[in-house]
Amino acid sequence: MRVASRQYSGNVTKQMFFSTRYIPMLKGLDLDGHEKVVKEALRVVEKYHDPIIDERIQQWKNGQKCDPEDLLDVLISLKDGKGNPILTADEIKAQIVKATEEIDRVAGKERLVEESDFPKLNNVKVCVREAFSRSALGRNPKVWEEPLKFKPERHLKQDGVSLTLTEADLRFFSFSTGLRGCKGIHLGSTVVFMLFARLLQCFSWSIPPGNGPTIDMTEEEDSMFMAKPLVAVAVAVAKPRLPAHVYPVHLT
Ligand code: HEM
Repeated sequence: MRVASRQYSGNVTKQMFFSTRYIPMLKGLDLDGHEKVVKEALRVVEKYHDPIIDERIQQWKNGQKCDPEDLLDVLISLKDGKGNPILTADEIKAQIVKATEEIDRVAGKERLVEESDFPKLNNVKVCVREAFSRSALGRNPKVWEEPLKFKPERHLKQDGVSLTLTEADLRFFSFSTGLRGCKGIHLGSTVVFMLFARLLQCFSWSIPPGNGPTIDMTEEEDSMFMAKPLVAVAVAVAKPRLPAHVYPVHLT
């Protein structure tokens, strides 16, 4: 699972398997050389990221840190209703390099993410899809392996990630299906992807002061809303991460 969680965009994966798609028995030979390239890229990323993440986890453990200041702190401090950490160290490492790094690589910091970027933002899409795995089917262990774990990589496929938030084999269906199913699947999916991508691209997020060191993810008993809703206070919580001229409105 750890290895799978470090697999990167569907495009890379697609190339890796191109020549072996028709002759699967050649897979281990890595004839295209793509597997070697990807492994080396991962090795470099891990070399720089892992020590920083390990050190920060340690700081939280020994009490040197108790106030989340950035996304890494937030991921480390996420706890379930019983106070147990939601993400393991490896899961944090896999998350931290994914969506935001991908946006910076694809769109850069001098312009906002655009719809034409979506085919290259597979890690952003898988995070949204994972968040859309609703109750019942979306949390059924017969349908999803470890359904209660946040594992966006489960949506990565060899041929990329769907541009909509639907599942062909109906393993979750947020838009309903059939005759009375949603008519706005593409628009709805696009708006959700865009909102999430720009929130990640434009701001570094942290927990509002006064909320305590962790985000309580417990749900309300009779709905899927958070029992203690998370209030995003723009100035204190969202720190701009792009040059001022990129934002369409003046940020005060
Ligand atoms: C993330 C965004 C959206 C979600 C999760 C969503 C979800 C749904 C669901 C679950 C239904 C079925 C309701 C039922 O069974 O009674 C539905 C129906 C519908 N949706 Fe959406 N929707 C979204 C966005 C949109 C957008 C952007 C449009 C149009 C621009 C749209 C147009 C419709 C229409 C017209 C129906 C009724 C279809 C019918 O009864 O024939 N939806 N939507």
